Amino acid sequence: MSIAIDLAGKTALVTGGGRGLGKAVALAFAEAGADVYIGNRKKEEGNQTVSEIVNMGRRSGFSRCDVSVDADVKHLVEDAVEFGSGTLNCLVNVAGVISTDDFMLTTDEEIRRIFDINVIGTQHVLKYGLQVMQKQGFGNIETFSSIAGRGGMGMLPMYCATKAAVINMTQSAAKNAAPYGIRVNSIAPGIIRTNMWEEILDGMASGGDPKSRRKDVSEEEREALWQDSVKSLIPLGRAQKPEDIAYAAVFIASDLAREITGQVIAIDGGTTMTY
Ligand SMILES: NC(=O)C1=CN([C@@H]2O[C@H](COP(=O)(O)OP(=O)(O)OC[C@H]3O[C@@H](n4cnc5c(N)ncnc54)[C@H](O)[C@@H]3O)[C@@H](O)[C@H]2O)C=CC1
Ligand SMILES: C[C@H](CCC(=O)O)[C@H]1CC[C@H]2[C@@H]3[C@H](O)C[C@@H]4CC(=O)CC[C@]4(C)[C@H]3CC[C@]12C
Repeated sequence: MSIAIDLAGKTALVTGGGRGLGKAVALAFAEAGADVYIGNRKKEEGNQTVSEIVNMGRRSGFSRCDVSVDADVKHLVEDAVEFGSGTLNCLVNVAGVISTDDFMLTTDEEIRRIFDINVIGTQHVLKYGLQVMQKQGFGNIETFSSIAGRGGMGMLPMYCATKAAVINMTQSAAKNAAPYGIRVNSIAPGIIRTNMWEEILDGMASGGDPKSRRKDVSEEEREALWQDSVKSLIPLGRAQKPEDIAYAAVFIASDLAREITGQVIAIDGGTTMTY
């Protein structure tokens, strides 16, 4: 006997599916058999993921969407439901941005930018996803928080605040959704070298003053900062890969996780085991 995850016949919607962790999540859902609809800000990246999924023999589609814009998310969810012939089984909101500004030096404009996307964007996705799933009486939603949302830190203060809000909203949504048979959980990735981490490395090299951001950080300097972060922060001693996060997202969407809701699932090689 063996245990397998089979999402054949299910429809999944992934925001931020054009690159990084969102793309890995979209491909993993397709690998598990699901048809996958992509929402992304950049059309070319979204379409690239779509063609990779189609090449795997699954159905896929794309709508341009800025998650911070209510009407964009409304249309995206409507498009995904139409793509799924009236059903949406899984919704994963991966879209998110970083801010490396220091607490004392950041601007209201920068705070609004990151809250608009990470917090208000998550609320839009939860709201429209739950509307559909409450009507159909089933479904699974996953938000993307971060281990940085588990507590305040000396750097990335506004990012940490947005991810703490994502965790809290996920728990509220899970409470509201449970009577309808809908599960809502948050994936908290650890340290994965995507485009976002290149920004974090720039922030580490520059310090938190947005006025003195360096544009000359060399590859060697980045690599040294990266290796140091991995070595000092991750008990298992290695960075996580996009597929490590994606496979956890697929597991949470599957029936194997049918009793898991309202949880924050850290995939971090042990970084937060003592938080
Ligand atoms: N890479 C890492 O180490 C970690 C990442 N995360 C979270 O995982 C998620 C994905 O991050 P990465 O793949 O690393 O970053 P990334 O920068 O490579 O990808 C972010 C994705 O979000 C999309 N996006 C950004 N703003 C958007 C908007 N307003 N509307 C729609 N899409 C938008 C981008 O187009 C891109 O596809 C983010 O929520 C991030 O906070 C959390 C913890 C660790
Ligand atoms: C950037 C990481 C989060 C990944 C992401 O969401 O994109 C941060 C996760 C763990 C952090 C470090 C850890 O908390 C220890 C130190 C705490 C502190 O006060 C600032 C420096 C830290 C090394 C911190 C740096 C950012 C993380 C790696």
